[in-house]
Amino acid sequence: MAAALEVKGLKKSFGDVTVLRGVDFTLAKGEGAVLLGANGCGKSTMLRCLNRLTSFESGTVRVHGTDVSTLAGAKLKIVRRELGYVFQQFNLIGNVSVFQNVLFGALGHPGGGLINSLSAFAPQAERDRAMHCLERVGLADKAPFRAHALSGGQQQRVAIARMLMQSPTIVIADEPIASLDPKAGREVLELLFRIVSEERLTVLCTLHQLDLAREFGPRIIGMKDGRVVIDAATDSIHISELEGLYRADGATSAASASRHAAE
Ligand SMILES: Nc1ncnc2c1ncn2[C@@H]1O[C@H](COP(=O)(O)OP(=O)(O)OP(=O)(O)O)[C@@H](O)[C@H]1O
Repeated sequence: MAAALEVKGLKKSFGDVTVLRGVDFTLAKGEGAVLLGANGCGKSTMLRCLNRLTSFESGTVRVHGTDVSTLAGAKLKIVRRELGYVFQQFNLIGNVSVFQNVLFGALGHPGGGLINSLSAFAPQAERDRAMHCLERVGLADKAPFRAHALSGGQQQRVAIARMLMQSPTIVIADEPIASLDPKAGREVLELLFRIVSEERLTVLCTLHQLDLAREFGPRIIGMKDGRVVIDAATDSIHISELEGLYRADGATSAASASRHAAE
């Protein structure tokens, strides 16, 4: 069976600045990993390459076996549906209802164009699905509220509900708790990892907190200077190896360099 996500030799530059220098990793269906790395090492750029939000120069990204690098139009749209993103900034529309924000998650669905994603016109089945997604994140009672009336933690939960509305098979969470206080952040992570586990989704989640990464990620992928330098089961990685990701000395620790979960 094809991996959910397979990234090989991914390279990306912005002008003269090379950001990704050959990123390699694979995630099996239903597998979860936390992605770590210092500011600017290329995590967000890499995550945006996965569904071609950002183009890349060379390498391959396969989503359930389909190489996204050459796709365009309807075929790219189909693959994009498989990847549900959650960002640090919740990207909700603040002055419309929570319910409407979740319905917008169906925009990329077959038959889910703009009109069918508006609460006044959406088919009952889609409306029911949106309420179900809100129930999954414990916010059904907030459906009629404007999104900006909610706390940061609640807004991120709405963003998770919107992502679920898309029915993705792979969840990409890019620093989903970076804007939240520690308590709200932990609650959001617990919710996110519980849902991906219950729905048997594949998840790749960037974090900056090593303790949370070790607690939530069964596997850790560590990037440094545009490459994957750690890729192993969390239990097998010493904290000093993770700390090495954030040292500017170029050292990741000899023990961790190029370790791979599959080895
Ligand atoms: N659109 C862009 N144009 C030019 N340079 C960019 C662009 N996007 C990212 N970069 C540069 O690419 C590098 C990697 O950025 P990226 O956001 O991928 O890092 P990151 O590991 O996600 O960092 P952080 O942890 O701070 O989010 C940085 O030097 C950044 O300035």
